[in-house]
Amino acid sequence: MSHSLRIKNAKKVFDDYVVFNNVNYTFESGKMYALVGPSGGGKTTLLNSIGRLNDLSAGTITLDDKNINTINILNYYREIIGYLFQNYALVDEDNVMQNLNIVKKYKSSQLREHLGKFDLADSYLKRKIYTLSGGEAQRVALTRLSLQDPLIVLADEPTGALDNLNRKLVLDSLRQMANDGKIVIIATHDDIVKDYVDEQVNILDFK
Ligand SMILES: Nc1ncnc2c1ncn2[C@@H]1O[C@H](COP(=O)(O)OP(=O)(O)OP(=O)(O)O)[C@@H](O)[C@H]1O
Repeated sequence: MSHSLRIKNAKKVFDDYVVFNNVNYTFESGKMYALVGPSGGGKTTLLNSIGRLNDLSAGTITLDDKNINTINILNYYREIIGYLFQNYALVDEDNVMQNLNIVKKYKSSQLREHLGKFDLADSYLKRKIYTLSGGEAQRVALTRLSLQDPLIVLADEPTGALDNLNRKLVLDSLRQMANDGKIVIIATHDDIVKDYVDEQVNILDFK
């Protein structure tokens, strides 16, 4: 089933500073998008409006014509939205298994299968996050995303702290998620991302 995420007349103001105005754009499933523009331009803010981490000042965001604010928030985070961050958003003091299986709903065979997709051996399950390299940590975050299997993936500078090999692995994985039918939106300064995406959306076009 295909899905569309539609931003209509979206505006965001902090105090009296207009971050963006009149954003009108439709994201489609099966496609990968780069959200580009200058530092401070509002990429993270727009991503977080889609992720319901902040509210729009005006306008609406709909998923298949349903206002996202009317969707049960737990379902929204369980089934619809998956995040990938530059700083991984893992719990450092916990091991990989604990990070992947917070509510203990996956079998260990599932954990191993998904880890393998990101070149991580079973032995990583017992490793504390603080012992991992940045590339390994981001691959654990990708494993978590793959287990979650959301409709929409929001990635905020996911390659910002990575070497070339891991950048490629992360972008190949996100490309695969789009090919599998997800909507993938990447806020980024990384020029290489444009080689992977279907569309580039420049936040400056909405100033
Ligand atoms: N909670 C907040 N309160 C006030 N201003 C904010 C808040 N969050 C963001 N801003 C401001 O909104 C503007 C847009 O920030 P945002 O982080 O969305 O930009 P960005 O395009 O993602 O930048 P970068 O590429 O540097 O990550 C910035 O000027 C920022 O200072």
